[in-house]
Amino acid sequence: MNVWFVTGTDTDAGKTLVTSGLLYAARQQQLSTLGLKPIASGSQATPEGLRNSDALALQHQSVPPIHYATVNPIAFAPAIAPHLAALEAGQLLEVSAITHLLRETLSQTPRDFTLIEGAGGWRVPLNAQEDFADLAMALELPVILVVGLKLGCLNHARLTAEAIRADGLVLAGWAGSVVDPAFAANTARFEANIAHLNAKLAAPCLGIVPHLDDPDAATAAPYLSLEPL
Ligand SMILES: Nc1ncnc2c1ncn2[C@@H]1O[C@H](COP(=O)(O)OP(=O)(O)OP(=O)(O)O)[C@@H](O)[C@H]1O
Ligand SMILES: C[C@H](N)[C@H](N)CCCCCC(=O)O
Ligand SMILES: [Mg+2]
Repeated sequence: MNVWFVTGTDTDAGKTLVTSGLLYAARQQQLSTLGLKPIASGSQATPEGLRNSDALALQHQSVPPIHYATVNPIAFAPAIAPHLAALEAGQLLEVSAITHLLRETLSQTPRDFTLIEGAGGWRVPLNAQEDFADLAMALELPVILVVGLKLGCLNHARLTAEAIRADGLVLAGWAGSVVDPAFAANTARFEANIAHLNAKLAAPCLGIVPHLDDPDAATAAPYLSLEPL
């Protein structure tokens, strides 16, 4: 297996930072890479069409290069829940159609290391019946959980890990990203929180990204490792 689904404890948990950092680390090992953001809300209009910053970051870490539309086939302008953005655009997001699209991409673009980033967290809806979780389940992908390290993350991380396993998928690993520097200000407390996550998530830790002044794939990569996957 060389494809993983990346979810998070929430929106703004650091999924894109960790995903692009892992892809960067893979590239440093001379692996071919692919980062996909199949559904993106929060996109800017450009002469080429809608562009989403997560998808652009993942496209940038995909080597050999790949077309934007392959990385992000479904884009909406408003930065809102994707099922509502779809509704406003007169579209219906369906797991079966998205699964078909992704299977095609994965078979036509085989890479050593592929990451598919969701949007928000595990139970973010795609439509009234289906969630991003259903997409990961349909594709039978192992899951990487990105924990946005801030007060409240222990509960969010444990609930998400429980949900992933209850849905029958493998939690292949987790990574932390210090989204709130105050959470890491006291080293002993921070380490106790990380120890709790390690104990309770019971999956390998791919790394802890500290709060970075200039967060991007290159600055996050040194804190991340693909090896446990
Ligand atoms: N370790 C960190 N240090 C500094 N800034 C961070 C860190 N982790 C995340 N951020 C910043 O927090 C914001 C949210 O991170 P990111 O875009 O990776 O979240 P996400 O989980 O991908 O959200 P979405 O659900 O919108 O895809 C970004 O501006 C990012 O640069
Ligand atoms: C626009 C934002 N950055 C994300 N792409 C979408 C987050 C959806 C969250 C939905 C929810 O859980 O309430
Ligand atoms: Mg993101």
